[in-house]
Amino acid sequence: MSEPGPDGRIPVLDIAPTLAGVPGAREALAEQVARTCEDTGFLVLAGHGIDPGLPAACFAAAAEFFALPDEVKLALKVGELNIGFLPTGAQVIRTSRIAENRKPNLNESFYIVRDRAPDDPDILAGKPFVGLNRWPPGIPGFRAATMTYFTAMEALAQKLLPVVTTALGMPPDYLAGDFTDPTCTLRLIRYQPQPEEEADRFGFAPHIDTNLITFLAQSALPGLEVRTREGEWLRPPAIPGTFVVNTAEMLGRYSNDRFAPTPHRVVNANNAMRYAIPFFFGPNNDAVIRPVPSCVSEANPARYEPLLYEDHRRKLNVTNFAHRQTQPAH
Ligand SMILES: O=C(O)CCC(=O)C(=O)O
Ligand SMILES: [Fe+2]
Repeated sequence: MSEPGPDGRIPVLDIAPTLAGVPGAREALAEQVARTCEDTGFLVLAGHGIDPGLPAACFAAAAEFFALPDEVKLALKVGELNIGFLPTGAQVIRTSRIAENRKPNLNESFYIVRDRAPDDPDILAGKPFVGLNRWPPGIPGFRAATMTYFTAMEALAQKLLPVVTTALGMPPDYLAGDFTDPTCTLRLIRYQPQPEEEADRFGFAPHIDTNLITFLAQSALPGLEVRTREGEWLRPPAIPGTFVVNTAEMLGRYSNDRFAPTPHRVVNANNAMRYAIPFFFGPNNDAVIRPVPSCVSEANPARYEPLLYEDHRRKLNVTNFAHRQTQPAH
């Protein structure tokens, strides 16, 4: 059912038996998920059923977008909501627990959220953190490629959620109510080459993700590194067709730090642009995140106060972005 990655530390887990509803499969997978979530917080997901053409088309769309002239990209610059283009130099990770970062990340990004119509009830109601995607002109297949990928990844994340909940020691649908309208973001990233090592200069400085779980389709080029508790940096197994999955801050809270998020970073030491298309899966904006009962006891009291996810996002705004002091981290 699982094989260790080349480093033996980040496992490759096959979700196919669970998706097929094989009796006992979810529980067995959940045990392995729990083990790795207590360790590196990273795993590689195989047998997920996502057509490899979907991430491939999304990577191609990303390459096409970033190849557009700067003025076209800058016309789509992120505004009040974190949707659209974030140029190189606009994000400095200041929330990192492990390093003081001052130099901006050597990447440019494009943020895509749930696609809505201008007359979407949540838009009309002026709900916070709800906005319209900003589609680039002149790339006809861009919207379809990215949204098809977005939709497939959201469905996969929903299928993994009961496994994660089981790993927490709770009934599989325990967290379902917090994810009825989940906060999903697809981020397209292009990292410029960084052939020469420079202190404190990263494609993406060490950070933890702020959502629940993140899915990374395997990039064509290496660059992602994961920090173990011992302070070593590991590369997740780069098996084509799989997803690197990592835990993020909200899983840390639900689990009362049992599944704590792991710092990771990107250095693009390749001689070419590196692309990544992380999909971030997080709770509803109106979900209140609190440690689950199985992770709290008299000997291990709750380490976190209940947190409205929307408030968490509001707070992140002030920290990480230089372009406007009010942007979420994803
Ligand atoms: O580029 C990658 O492989 C990782 C990106 C990442 O960590 C993030 O967007 O949070
Ligand atoms: Fe990340």
